[in-house]
Amino acid sequence: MRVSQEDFEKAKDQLKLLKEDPGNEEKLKLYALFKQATEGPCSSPKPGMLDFVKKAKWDAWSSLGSLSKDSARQKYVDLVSSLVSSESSSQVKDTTPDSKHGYETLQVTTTDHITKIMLNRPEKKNAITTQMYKEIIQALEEAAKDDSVITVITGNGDYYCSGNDLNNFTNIPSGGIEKMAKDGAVLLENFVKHFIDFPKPLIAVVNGPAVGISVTLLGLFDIVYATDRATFHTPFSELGQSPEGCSSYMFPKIMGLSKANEMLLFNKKLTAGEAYAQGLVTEVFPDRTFEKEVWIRLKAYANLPKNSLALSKQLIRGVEKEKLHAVNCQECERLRERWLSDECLNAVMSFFGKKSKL
Ligand SMILES: CCCCCCC/C=C/C(=O)SCCNC(=O)CCNC(=O)[C@H](O)C(C)(C)COP(=O)(O)OP(=O)(O)OC[C@H]1O[C@@H](n2cnc3c(N)ncnc32)[C@H](O)[C@@H]1OP(=O)(O)O
Repeated sequence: MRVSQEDFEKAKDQLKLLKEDPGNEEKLKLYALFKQATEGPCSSPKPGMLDFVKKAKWDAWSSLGSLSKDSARQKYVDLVSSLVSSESSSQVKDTTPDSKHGYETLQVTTTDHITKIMLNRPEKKNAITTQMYKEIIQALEEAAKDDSVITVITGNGDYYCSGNDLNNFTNIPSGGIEKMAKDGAVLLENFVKHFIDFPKPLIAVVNGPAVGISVTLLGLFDIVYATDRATFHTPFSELGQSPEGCSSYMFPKIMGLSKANEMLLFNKKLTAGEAYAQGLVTEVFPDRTFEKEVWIRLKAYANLPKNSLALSKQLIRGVEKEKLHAVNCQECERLRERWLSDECLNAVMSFFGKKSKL
């Protein structure tokens, strides 16, 4: 079927709407077909060797030989249509989150220059198992190297995270409880180290209540957005434990000593509004619009220049890094001892025995 002049004109207009440059090879083909369709075979003199652009165009047009105007028009329309459809299918692909495989306790995706690490044990309130600590470490290592501009940690379901999974203390290895405590301290120190050293802006999207280590780590994030449904609870004394995640240093620095003491010594649970007033949370959003508002904001941030953001973050955090590593080391050493204490063992047994809720 012969292609009409109207189809040809339409193809010309569609070409102008292409968002991506189709590349020189395709542009030369389009140029040649257009000239052939409108003027017929090339009869102009060959440009000089040094006039590269004109020569490339002349070569492309001449290569069509005696192709008829009708056939050139048809080929032009077909080429434009294939460029348009390949662009729209690649745009559909771009908006589909690139879900990373191999994680059992997390859902990790990268889209719109944002790597999102979602804690994914909603039925257990996203309590962090040994495996989840290891997977978060791996996800942070990958996010540090990928193309994303910012990295977000959030939770699936109604909780952000209920802290350390207390079952981590019930699976006693063959080396006994001392070995469990030693391995736990090594894992925890490495886990927290990955937050201290994370090279890109790290953002917490606190979608619900947060407990224990998921709260203490917030001092190592660059921004913390919370729903007004979120609460912040660090029940360390009740559990016979002591603070971690560098909170023994960062919390007094962020909120002042006495407010930090209320949380870290006396288990005071903060509302989102209180956490904002004390500087732990950057901004609180109504739960109804939380996801929408936060992600619009984050997508805009992720369009900022990647290297500039990373270097600025590293400048801001770099000053304190050595101190933070030392604090992390001390906190883990103290916890290793605590995990062997009756105070701690009784608290864990009480959680599982009586199913007592904090
Ligand atoms: C190996 C390295 C170790 C590093 C350790 C680092 C130090 C970290 C310290 C901390 O994080 S301390 C804080 C520890 N967390 C807690 O003490 C919270 C315990 N959980 C609760 O108090 C309650 O579950 C809740 C979070 C207040 C929610 O209560 P709710 O009534 O709404 O739901 P539940 O029915 O209790 O929970 C549903 C389901 O999830 C299980 N679960 C929740 N949190 C934990 C947890 N932290 N550990 C283990 N399991 C948890 C809960 O048992 C329920 O399970 P099922 O009964 O349905 O099987």
